[in-house]
Amino acid sequence: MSDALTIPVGDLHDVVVGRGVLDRVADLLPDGVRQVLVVRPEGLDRYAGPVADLLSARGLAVVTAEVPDAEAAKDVHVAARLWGVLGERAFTRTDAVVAVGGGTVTDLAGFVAATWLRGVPVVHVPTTLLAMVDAAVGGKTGINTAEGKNLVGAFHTPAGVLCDLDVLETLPRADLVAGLAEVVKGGFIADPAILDLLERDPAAATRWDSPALAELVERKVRVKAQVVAADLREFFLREVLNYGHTLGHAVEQVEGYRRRHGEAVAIGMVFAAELGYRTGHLDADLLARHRRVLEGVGLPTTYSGDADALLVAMSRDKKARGSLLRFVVLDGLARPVRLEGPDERLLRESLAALGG
Ligand SMILES: NC(=O)c1ccc[n+]([C@@H]2O[C@H](COP(=O)([O-])OP(=O)(O)OC[C@H]3O[C@@H](n4cnc5c(N)ncnc54)[C@H](O)[C@@H]3O)[C@@H](O)[C@H]2O)c1
Ligand SMILES: O=C(O)C(=O)C[C@@H](O)[C@H](O)[C@H](O)COP(=O)(O)O
Ligand SMILES: [Zn+2]
Repeated sequence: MSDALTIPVGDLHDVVVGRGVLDRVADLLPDGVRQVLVVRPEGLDRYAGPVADLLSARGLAVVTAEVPDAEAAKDVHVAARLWGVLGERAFTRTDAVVAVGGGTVTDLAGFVAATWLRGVPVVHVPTTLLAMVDAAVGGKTGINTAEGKNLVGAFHTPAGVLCDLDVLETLPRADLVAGLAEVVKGGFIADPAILDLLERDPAAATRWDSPALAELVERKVRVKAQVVAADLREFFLREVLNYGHTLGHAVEQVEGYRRRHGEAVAIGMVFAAELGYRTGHLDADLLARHRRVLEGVGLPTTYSGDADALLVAMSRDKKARGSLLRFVVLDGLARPVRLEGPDERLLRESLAALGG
């Protein structure tokens, strides 16, 4: 990828992907914005600092807010503090929020933008692989509650998303690998060429400056864009993007958010594959391919935890209807289908199959 690429998410918003493109940030803001709140995680000013300077240089009044790192950002008290900053500065509907960070920051800042005055513009500048290929795209925002992950949130389409692949140079390898889980998800649910690329050269996928990683980003963003454009509010198709997340979110919550989201989703995809296999949807080869692709890039595929606690956590999944749990499983490669109300025995067997 040499020049920046613009990938439309239907007519909802664009995703700009390139290298050295951070200086385009002001161009993504709607006309008429005068004040901007830049939201960044604690300890990571390397990108938010220049973004704030670029916006100031365009004559905008910029205030920067630091939020706790990682999942601790997705908390109502943190959101309330940001509402306070917007209130003190009298942000109006023609002012904007700019998130510069990983998926936790884009989820939080997107939620604050969705709720302030019932909606002000937000621009996402994702700085992790995971946020570039998934969290910043498509307008899902949210925070956690004591009862579970992402239980409070809103759909709020960003004004724009700017992915500068060069920022991945400083991303710890474990976070890059975690982001690959959402890329793998895109391969299994919609674009098998992603899996071929990962199998051919898994090492290239974990190098921030490789052409292979750039191609994977582009392919995964296109998968997400296509799904979101068809079903922004998750009435039907968008549920496929939740592949691996029913157990994944439960694992995150039960472990007190000590594990990266992508790692939990990797485990969740193996679980979904086990469920699919045991219900006759997918064959042993496709089940084995899940473990092979994920392990190939260094993602976890085994898990042993408290099955009772996981079942309770899964009962709060947003796809559940009443007491009926609903999962996304594969009916073959790139053929996601819904599995309604599998019985508890099957869930426990599939959990046990994760070994660990
Ligand atoms: N809204 C959605 O559609 C959606 C989709 C997928 C995931 N998510 C959410 O995204 C979150 C996970 O996001 P994540 O994996 O980006 O985690 P994260 O935001 O916690 O970032 C991971 C770590 O990387 C650090 N970091 C970020 N960019 C860096 C850089 N360029 N250099 C060095 N360090 C950097 C962060 O400070 C943090 O410590 C979860 O809360 C998940 O629920 C949301
Ligand atoms: O965009 C979506 O839709 C997704 O499900 C993408 C997931 O990767 C993401 O983790 C999302 O936040 C999960 O959504 P939730 O509705 O289960 O909270
Ligand atoms: Zn996810």
